[in-house]
Amino acid sequence: MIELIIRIAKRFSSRIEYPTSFSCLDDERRTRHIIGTHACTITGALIFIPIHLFISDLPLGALFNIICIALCLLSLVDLWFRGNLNQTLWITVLLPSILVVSLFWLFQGRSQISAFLIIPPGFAFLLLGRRHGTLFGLGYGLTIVAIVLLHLKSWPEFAYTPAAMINMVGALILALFWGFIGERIRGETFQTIETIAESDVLTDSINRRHFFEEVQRVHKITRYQHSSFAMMMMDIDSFKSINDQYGHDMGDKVLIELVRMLKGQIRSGDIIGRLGGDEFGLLFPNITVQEAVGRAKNICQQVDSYQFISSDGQHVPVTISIGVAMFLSGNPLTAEQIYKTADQQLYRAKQAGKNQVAVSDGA
Ligand SMILES: Nc1nc2c(ncn2[C@@H]2O[C@H](COP(=O)(O)OP(=O)(O)OP(=O)(O)O)[C@@H](O)[C@H]2O)c(=O)[nH]1
Repeated sequence: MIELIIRIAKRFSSRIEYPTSFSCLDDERRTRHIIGTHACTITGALIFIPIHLFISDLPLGALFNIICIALCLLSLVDLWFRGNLNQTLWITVLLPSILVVSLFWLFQGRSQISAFLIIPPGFAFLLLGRRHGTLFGLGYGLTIVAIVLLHLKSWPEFAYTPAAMINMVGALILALFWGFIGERIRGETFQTIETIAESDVLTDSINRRHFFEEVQRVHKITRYQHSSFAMMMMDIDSFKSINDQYGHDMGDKVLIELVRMLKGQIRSGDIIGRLGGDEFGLLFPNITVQEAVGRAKNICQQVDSYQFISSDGQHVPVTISIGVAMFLSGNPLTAEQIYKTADQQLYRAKQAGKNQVAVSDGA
């Protein structure tokens, strides 16, 4: 039955895949949100069972809450065993909708049960996205209009009973809850997209754009704290010949392993970014000139002695050159000038024969 409902709903909705905030999250987070949603729905239903029984005097309402709990549990069991997230999403939207509409059909406006009608479209837009949510909303809205038209003459008048007030407040709390969850999902999605936009896919370090944002940030903080920082530009020597001799895949492997090695050496707060090709930027906040030069030389030696092994077991010799620029307390240099200085020093290191460190005179 559930399968049939899902199939019908999918057929009537668009075939075009439309990304939503929710669909942009990874499966683990989506699963967490679905479980959280069901847990909250079950809690709400549990709270409303005694309300319907003892305050509203609507035993049928209590029964619907019990059915709602059972369906939520069924949906979670289904997710657990089959792991089909998309199907669970549709179930999460369709089952409460059927439940709420049935209640509305049975009670019409009694005890302001209709206040709960606002919940399913919230589910739909959040979990299914704008396109599917709109289509769902249209079908849902038409069903409600049809029910109202059918009962128009016998529609009960608004009664200010405690049950009506509780139902309205309950629906309002649920709507607020959905707003909160929706905002959280949007926030998480934004964070995910931001991480993707800021990282280098191959080496998993930050990319050029984000590295320069970090340079600006560190520069600003260092000036404020009257401290110092080092910026280094690092480039693999004759990387083209590594690619030519051992293949592009080996070149990629060198880039990946180099970053992994560097990440193992840097302190927390130090930053490494891939600026493009075989060029990397390193930022070392709160560091003296001697320390910076020592670390740059150390990195050069480490790379030189590291065993990069090709797929056929050959040792691939890799060396790097580093240009160092310092920002010292009271220094008038801008972030751009520091970057430029580090770049000039890198050029100097290359010109001087590669596999070495060059430091700016002002450092
Ligand atoms: N394998 C691999 N190669 C890349 C990637 N990006 C750029 N390259 C190659 O990196 C090489 C960079 O070479 P160059 O910057 O010209 O200089 P080089 O050979 O390193 O020589 P020097 O910088 O003078 O030491 C080029 O051959 C690019 O094709 C990548 O993501 N993977």
